[in-house]
Amino acid sequence: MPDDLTPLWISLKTAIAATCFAFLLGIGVARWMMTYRGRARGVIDGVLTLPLVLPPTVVGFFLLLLFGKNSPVGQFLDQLGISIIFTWAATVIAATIVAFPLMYKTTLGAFEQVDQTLLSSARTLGATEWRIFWQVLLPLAYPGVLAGTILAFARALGEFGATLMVGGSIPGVTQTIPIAIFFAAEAGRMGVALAWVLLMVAISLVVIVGINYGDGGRSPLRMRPNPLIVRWFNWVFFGGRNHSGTEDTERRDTSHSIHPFTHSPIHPTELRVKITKQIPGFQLRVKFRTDEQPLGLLGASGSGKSMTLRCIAGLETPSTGKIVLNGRVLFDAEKAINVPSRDRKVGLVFQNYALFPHLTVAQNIAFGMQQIPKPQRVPEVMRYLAMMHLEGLGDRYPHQLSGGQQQRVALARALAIQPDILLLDEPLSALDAYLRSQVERLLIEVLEQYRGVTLFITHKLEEAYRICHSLMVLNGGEIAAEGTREDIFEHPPTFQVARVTECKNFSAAVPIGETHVEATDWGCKLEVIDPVPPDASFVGIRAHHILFLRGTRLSNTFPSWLAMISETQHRVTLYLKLHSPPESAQDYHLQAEVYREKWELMCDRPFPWNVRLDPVRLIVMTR
Ligand SMILES: Nc1ncnc2c1ncn2[C@@H]1O[C@H](COP(=O)(O)OP(=O)(O)OP(=O)(O)O)[C@@H](O)[C@H]1O
Repeated sequence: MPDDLTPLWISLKTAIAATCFAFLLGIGVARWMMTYRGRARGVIDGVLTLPLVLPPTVVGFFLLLLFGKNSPVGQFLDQLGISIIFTWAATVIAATIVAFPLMYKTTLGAFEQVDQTLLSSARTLGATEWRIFWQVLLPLAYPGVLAGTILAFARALGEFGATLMVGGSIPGVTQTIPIAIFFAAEAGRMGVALAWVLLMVAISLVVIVGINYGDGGRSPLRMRPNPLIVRWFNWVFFGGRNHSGTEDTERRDTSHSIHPFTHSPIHPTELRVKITKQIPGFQLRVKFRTDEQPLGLLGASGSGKSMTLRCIAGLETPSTGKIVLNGRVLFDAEKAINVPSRDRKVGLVFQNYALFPHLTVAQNIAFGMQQIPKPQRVPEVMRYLAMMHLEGLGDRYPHQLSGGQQQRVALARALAIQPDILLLDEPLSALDAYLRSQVERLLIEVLEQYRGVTLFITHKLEEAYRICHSLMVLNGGEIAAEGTREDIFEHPPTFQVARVTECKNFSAAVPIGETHVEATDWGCKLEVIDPVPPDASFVGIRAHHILFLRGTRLSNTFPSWLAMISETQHRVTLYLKLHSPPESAQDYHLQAEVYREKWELMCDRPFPWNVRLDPVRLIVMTR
């Protein structure tokens, strides 16, 4: 057995001190590196990680050069009466430097694993970066941070080479266990060396078991909430009051369940946007204004819908232009105005809900209620729970809710900041058909009461049609069409707009008269109702507008044969070939949609069937 136990004490206090320094430095630097995207990122990361791969003696040599008596730093410290080399401080510095990369790398990895949408969401809910760090980033990354801390501690405890070079082996001062093992073995005291080795193995085992039991590596999304953390967040959000939404449910006055949203009466409700945003491979260029009526944004994937919303929310900075909301300039490139997200009063609802997984439903809703005194937040949260029909779910965590409930919480949380504008980014798309129609009805109800601007992104025309009075179609980052929903639906100006608005039948077209075109893909001449523009290049018709007639007297009536059918519960899609029988199932010109009842009446009729492309229904488009 060793007769002197000071190496144990020195090792422990060195490792603890080094872990503390590595912890603070590692977290701080990782947070900075998380957002730093400069060119030097790779170099900086390499330098910060270097002590992990360098032999410890190399690190020790650099420290000797840095703190040695002949170095500028050493001479400066000498003048202050401070000596580093061969002191306990030197062992701590050496241990900190070798432990730091483990802390930094593990923490950076944990930070980068946190869903960026959650951080964006916190920004739009009015949180400062400091608050986001403490209340969102750190709690979500804590298993990784904890693992980094334990690894850093283990590395500091086992440090040998660098410590020996700058701290030496001074018994009772700088001699740590690894150094004691080396010198005991060198002196042939194998029993003493073995005792230290066993002690190191025991401590290391405790550390490894600590990682396994300390939630290291477990997802914070599904972990069992620690009661202390739950109480801490309740205190942070509510001053410790009950907010579950269970007891007050009975007493709730349902007549006030929808909040009468209001905003400043001085300015009319209006959003004016004229911006460009240039990113590699894509340019957004939009100019539009909208008011209290919900505006639906449609467009193919990658057309710039979300980018437009993110620019309005302040999560992206436009390259040029101006955004004015209710008379308040949110962004003006010329005047260098760029109101931070947290001050824009923007309620942003994401497709994936972006609920904070470590906070309860009530805490999620209260997250943006910073302007409300803590005691008043409880009744406010209750009101939003009731408004969204979420009574009794206040204490649940997001993963304990159905998709529809989660989306209602997301909506409640966005509304709870009393936003001047609601930005809904495909809020219903992750829900199944039943939940979607439930949430959609609730959304329509809420939007009828809401007095701010609403932008609603969706890929479903029918959804946009039910929720929004006006539509805007984006194509390749530019506005391809805007107007009332009826106008966009009935007169899509371009092929792209018609396609986005779910028109399925197109043919290349050549104008052949004031009200006639030749549909070259369909092999026929067509009469249309409106004057044909000279640059018309497509003609189209919606699938449910195709008519089946007994006679051929009316214009635009052609013989057709059935190539194949595709059935749903209520409707049947007929794939039709014009003028001659099809050669294969894929040989067709048109898709016509009919109700099942009609299909059952017509399916036995002999071919050819007479289809009519009603001039009133034909859409003539430019490219
Ligand atoms: N952070 C980013 N970095 C680089 N390119 C991006 C970034 N975000 C979006 N883009 C690009 O910008 C374009 C517009 O993206 P945006 O997300 O606005 O499309 P969208 O119309 O919302 O599509 P979807 O319907 O699929 O969500 C796309 O080409 C996309 O690849």
